[in-house]
Amino acid sequence: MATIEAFAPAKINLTLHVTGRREDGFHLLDSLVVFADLGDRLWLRPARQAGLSVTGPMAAGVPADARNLALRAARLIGAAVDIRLEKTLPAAAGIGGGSSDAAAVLRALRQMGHALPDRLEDLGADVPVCLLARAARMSGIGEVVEPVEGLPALPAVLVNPRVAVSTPDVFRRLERRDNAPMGPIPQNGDRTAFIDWLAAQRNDLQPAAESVAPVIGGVLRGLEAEGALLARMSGSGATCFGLFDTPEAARAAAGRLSAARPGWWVAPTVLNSA
Ligand SMILES: C[C@@](CO)(OP(=O)(O)O)[C@H](O)COP(=O)(O)OP(=O)(O)OC[C@H]1O[C@@H](n2ccc(N)nc2=O)[C@H](O)[C@@H]1O
Ligand SMILES: Nc1ncnc2c1ncn2[C@@H]1O[C@H](COP(=O)(O)OP(=O)(O)O)[C@@H](O)[C@H]1O
Repeated sequence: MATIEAFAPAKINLTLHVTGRREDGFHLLDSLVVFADLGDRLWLRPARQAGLSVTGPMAAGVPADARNLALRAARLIGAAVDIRLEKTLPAAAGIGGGSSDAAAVLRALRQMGHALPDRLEDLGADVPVCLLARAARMSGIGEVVEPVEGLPALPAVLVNPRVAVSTPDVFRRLERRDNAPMGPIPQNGDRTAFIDWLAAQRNDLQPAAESVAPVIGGVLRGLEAEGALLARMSGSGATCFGLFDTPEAARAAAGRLSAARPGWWVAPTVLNSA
């Protein structure tokens, strides 16, 4: 059988409300998740046993062994495939790189005729939403995923200051775990009204992540100084997104930010463009 190519888009939590904690320590979330038009690429081909190689500009430090979520996804299903993963998304960055890679493998394997198991969150709380890879409201600990229609496409700039942030560390540092859920999501496609609504929502992990990586505050201020209509952190950080009026405005701001901060990963994109 021929090689199958798969795309693993960056996941962005436009909002991330922490509404409680389960007895096992996992947190209850209420999050509006969208996907970017940039991400990792994977190629899968049948082999005698499951295997993985990792290449690309963001490959350094990403495990290529049984810890890698792409390989774990193939092994979970018992699929003998050789996977080539080209990393372009920074790891441990709050944009679900590993989860999106795992989900892309699952989608490719489904296309190859494999059945997927019911419980996917064992691979990671973000895997169910990444399997859908479309705008969705995510709740529970990540296992409840409801598609959301009628959101506008959002020109954006993603910025990661190249500081890895550990997700469990951030959850451990939370001061409050019983915050209010999101309000009703406006779904009439009006960008201005939607961004106004977003501004009234939160990422409850942001203060805890800033205590791990204070540079996040500088990233948010940098995006605002470049004209972002709204700047916020995604997931457990440290990647932040800034929303702009047009793709041209996003590209221009990204150019200025990367010139000013050559050490940062800066990427213009359109969120929710699918
Ligand atoms: C915070 C979020 C928001 O979308 O994104 P990222 O920052 O990872 O991108 C996710 O919930 C992360 O999902 P994922 O990265 O798959 O997390 P997992 O591997 O399942 O969990 C890593 C650790 O985070 C904590 N965790 C994760 C999810 C959750 N609902 N409650 C938690 O308390 C637990 O300590 C867990 O051991
Ligand atoms: N395919 C993968 N890509 C990136 N990191 C991975 C992958 N598989 C496992 N990991 C491990 O998962 C950790 C979290 O990475 P990632 O999923 O990118 O972050 P986040 O959960 O913040 O979105 C990394 O530090 C890395 O060791």
